[in-house]
Amino acid sequence: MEILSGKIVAEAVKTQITADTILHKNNTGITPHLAAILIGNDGASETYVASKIKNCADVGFKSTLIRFDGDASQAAIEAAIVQLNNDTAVHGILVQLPLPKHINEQQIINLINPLKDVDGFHPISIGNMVLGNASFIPATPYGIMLMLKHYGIDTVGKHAVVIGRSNIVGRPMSILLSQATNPGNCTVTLCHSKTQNLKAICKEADIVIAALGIPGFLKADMVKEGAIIIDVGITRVADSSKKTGFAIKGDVDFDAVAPKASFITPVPGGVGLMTIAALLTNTLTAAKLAAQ
Ligand SMILES: NC(=O)C1=CN([C@@H]2O[C@H](COP(=O)(O)OP(=O)(O)OC[C@H]3O[C@@H](n4cnc5c(N)ncnc54)[C@H](OP(=O)(O)O)[C@@H]3O)[C@@H](O)[C@H]2O)C=CC1
Ligand SMILES: Nc1nc(=O)c2c([nH]1)NC[C@@H]1CN(c3ccc(C(=O)N[C@@H](CCC(=O)O)C(=O)O)cc3)C=[N+]21
Repeated sequence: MEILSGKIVAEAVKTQITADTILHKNNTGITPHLAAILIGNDGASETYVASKIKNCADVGFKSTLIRFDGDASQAAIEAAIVQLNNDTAVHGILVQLPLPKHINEQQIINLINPLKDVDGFHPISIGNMVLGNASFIPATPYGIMLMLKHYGIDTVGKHAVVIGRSNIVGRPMSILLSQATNPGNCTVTLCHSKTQNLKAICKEADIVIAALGIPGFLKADMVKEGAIIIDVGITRVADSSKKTGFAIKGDVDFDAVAPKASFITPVPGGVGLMTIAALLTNTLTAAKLAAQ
């Protein structure tokens, strides 16, 4: 069993981005700049956005955090997006999800200039991704692809089972793995809460991507010997032994599944760090587009 380390791969990606950013600055005078919009004060979202901002600084990007109270209006958030769309010094715009219930999420995403859509959530980005055109790829599935590539994992012809069909993780993951790319060329099964015989389907998988948000869901008796296990889940679980009062748990029962796996990602230290590395990659791409 080999651990797929998000720490190692994200560091490698960040080292490359840092070098490319220096070149880009020298050649164009442009410093990549990510603007993040955070609405409300959900603890986990605060942590992720803080980490994104810190990672921007690590690689030499500028970043701006725009905060709104949890009761902010749709119009106020939309006005902020229009302003960022028009600001030529901003290359990437990210609206941290989930949004409060009274906000129409798709309407917000639709407003982002597709050339600045570093989350890859705009319908134009998703359409281009599905067609295999150049586009911004959603950061979590993109990060997983970067990780598979870094470790040289052969995915050709493999049966990949993706658990979870959300627009930000499961569905784009299933599309990327099905494409005629490397990594890719998988036979993909996309599962969700209505899937029948999930255990039997998972047992057939050469690659399992667990992205459902139920800690410890994937048990040892659900996986084939030698399978590749990618754990996307991030759930805060109360744990009085931790300073913070909680532990971060993945969707995989790691201790039981790891001995059967050929490769497995840990949580924390796996996919989450790759998500941020992929976001930085997309932001540099956006800055390069702006210089054209
Ligand atoms: N590491 C990272 O960078 C990231 C981690 N995450 C984490 O990944 C997890 C998933 O996130 P996200 O995709 O946004 O979650 P969503 O809640 O949007 O989607 C969950 C999906 O899992 C499916 N599902 C729920 N229960 C079951 C079940 N018992 N069996 C099979 N499928 C089930 C749902 O099915 P249905 O469609 O039928 O409801 C849905 O498609 C969360 O823990 C989240 O925190 C998310 C983004 C980034
Ligand atoms: N518009 C938008 N874009 C996103 O990309 C987005 C989002 N909204 N909403 C929420 C999810 C979640 N997400 C994570 C990012 C980093 C870690 C991460 O850094 N995890 C570390 C640390 C975990 C911790 O200690 O909390 C790890 O796994 O090691 C996790 C999860 C991005 N998301």
